[in-house]
Amino acid sequence: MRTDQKTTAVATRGLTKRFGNRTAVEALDLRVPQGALYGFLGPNGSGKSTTMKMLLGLTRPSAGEIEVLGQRLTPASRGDLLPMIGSMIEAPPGYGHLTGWENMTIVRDMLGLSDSQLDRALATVRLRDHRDTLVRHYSMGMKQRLGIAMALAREPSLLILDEPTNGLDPAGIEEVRSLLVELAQTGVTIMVSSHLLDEIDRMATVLGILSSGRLIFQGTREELFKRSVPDLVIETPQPDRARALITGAVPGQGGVTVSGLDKEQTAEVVRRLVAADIDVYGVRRVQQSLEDVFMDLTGRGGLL
Ligand SMILES: Nc1ncnc2c1ncn2[C@@H]1O[C@H](COP(=O)(O)OP(=O)(O)OP(=O)(O)O)[C@@H](O)[C@H]1O
Repeated sequence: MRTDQKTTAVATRGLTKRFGNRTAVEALDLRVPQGALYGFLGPNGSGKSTTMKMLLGLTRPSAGEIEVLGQRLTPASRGDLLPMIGSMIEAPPGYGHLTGWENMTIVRDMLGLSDSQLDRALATVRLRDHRDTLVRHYSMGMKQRLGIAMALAREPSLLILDEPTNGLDPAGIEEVRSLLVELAQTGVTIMVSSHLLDEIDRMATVLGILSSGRLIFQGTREELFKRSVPDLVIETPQPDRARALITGAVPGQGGVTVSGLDKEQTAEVVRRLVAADIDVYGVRRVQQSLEDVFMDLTGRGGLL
């Protein structure tokens, strides 16, 4: 595998991780374009953390290749690559008995950074005013932001964040979201995971969806939306009789709803209802939401 560093920040081929005889991640071909805000989605346990750990060299793949920032990730190259990658995996890393600033100095000393780099990172996550507060007095959102600042201080080319909005209230989620959008605009490639589509889909430029360890979709939000099947809504005062005549119809929206019908099938359904003397007040199509598409994909767990 040889990808262009200018266009691809992370690429994997056949990336696989087995724990004993259980396969947690199977044959992933990820492509995270340079400068992308890549939303890595999947239900709990689908393998997001395991994948991110492999990208950071924290867990060894059972099979497959990883290329990060144009270099093959190996135990030997990891030392060169890590200073260019900021990450936050699982819980935010700060020590509660230290202040925000003291936590930042740990990263400074480990990576040989300057105080001004720490200060800039704290300013970016809007924690400068709280730098001297003990982290145990921070809110969950502040802890997450400190974790992001610790990842940012090195001015990374690539930021890998595992569920940075976990445990946050809607305002906290919005804050992290706008922070990531701002960062992406400065040219940092960001890979961010979530199990909730609506936390991520609007900000992400590319989405990768995992289900049971497999990548079942990778592409833009628009491409994902193309997978949606419009529902047909039939308004009728006799939904029970209508359901008996239409396979797959469910009650709702002032009548019944049925999905996946093409034009001819729709015409046939309407003919059948009229022939059975069922009143039809209206027939319309409703686009499936992106959330529905996501649930369909991950719920079914099948490959596209
Ligand atoms: N060290 C390990 N040993 C054995 N099994 C593991 C280990 N780490 C992860 N797994 C299993 O691998 C699968 C994927 O886990 P992973 O944590 O990567 O999923 P996830 O998508 O990040 O979910 P979550 O959001 O819940 O962390 C799970 O079934 C998990 O139980």
